[in-house]
Amino acid sequence: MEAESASVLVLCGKSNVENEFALSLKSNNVLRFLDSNPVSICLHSEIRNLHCDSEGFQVDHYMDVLSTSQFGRFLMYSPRLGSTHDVVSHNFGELPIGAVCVADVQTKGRGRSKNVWESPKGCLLFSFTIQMEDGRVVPLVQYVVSLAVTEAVKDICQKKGIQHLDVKIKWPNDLYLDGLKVGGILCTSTYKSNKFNVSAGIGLNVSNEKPTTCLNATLQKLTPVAHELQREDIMAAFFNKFEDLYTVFMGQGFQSLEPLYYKTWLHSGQRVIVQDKNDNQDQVVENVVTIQGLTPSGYLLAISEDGQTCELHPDGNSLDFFKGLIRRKLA
Ligand SMILES: O=C(O)CCCC[C@@H]1SC[C@@H]2NC(=O)N[C@@H]21
Repeated sequence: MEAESASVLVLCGKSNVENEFALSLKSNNVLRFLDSNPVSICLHSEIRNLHCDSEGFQVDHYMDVLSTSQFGRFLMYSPRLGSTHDVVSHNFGELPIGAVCVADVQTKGRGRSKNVWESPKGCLLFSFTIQMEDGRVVPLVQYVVSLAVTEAVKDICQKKGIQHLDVKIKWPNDLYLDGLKVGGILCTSTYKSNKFNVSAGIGLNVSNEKPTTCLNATLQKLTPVAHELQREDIMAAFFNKFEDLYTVFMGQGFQSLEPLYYKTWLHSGQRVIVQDKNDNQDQVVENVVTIQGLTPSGYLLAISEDGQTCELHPDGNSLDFFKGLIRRKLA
């Protein structure tokens, strides 16, 4: 078996505050990794002048575009890593809130429901930390993350003056373009010292046409002049948007974001089949309901043909959330 070389993790901050933190994290050597190969840590300032891979993530460019006050300011970058999600979730307590880990390639990319996330070159692969106190809104933060991705892509297209790429949200956490999945969000959380530690991971096919399609392939078909979106611009625009949307979400609730969310998702007015038990509870019958929006707990709100509102839950068995939906009647 061919031995793989050690991974490198480069630490970098937007300002002196985060760069001093990077130095202490390196000196204290407290980061833990699940990777089978050793991970060696260095500071971006130590390698800045060395020959760098022009295809690797451009840390300086990312920091230049980033304009947040908390999210994305402390960065860990690796050309090749098991999973950015593992780095963030296993080291949550050692990292500042908003810390991000980004990789060019992942060898153990994680998707939802224990799926694998294919993570070739060209895919934007990152995870970051959020901390929340109110458990009732934790299930909704994943929707704020999805919205920040779609808004970031819109914003970049607008700034470049090019045709808007219409990335849509397929509930709960998929990003679709031209009818194909181009991205996904994975949010996991743990509870410690009265706080919810949320790790949010984003995979977005920027220039990798496999396994489905990517943003740049669609852009090439839409625009006469060649334009390419860069991962660094998208990640910085993501955090710039996320910070604003998250402030609204925490201050005013998800309702304030609903008009934008419903404009961006694929489901308003969608008719879906739900499986109900008959009156004797011994047979499953299928009924049609129409999706109206989200319930306060983040499930689908639907209305049946007899006007009854209900909350739709996935049955947990199907990969496609819209198959095997189970409904809970709402008063
Ligand atoms: O659609 C899904 O199933 C969610 C996919 C999330 C993938 C991202 S890629 C960056 C981060 N690291 C991982 O291992 N997974 C998430």
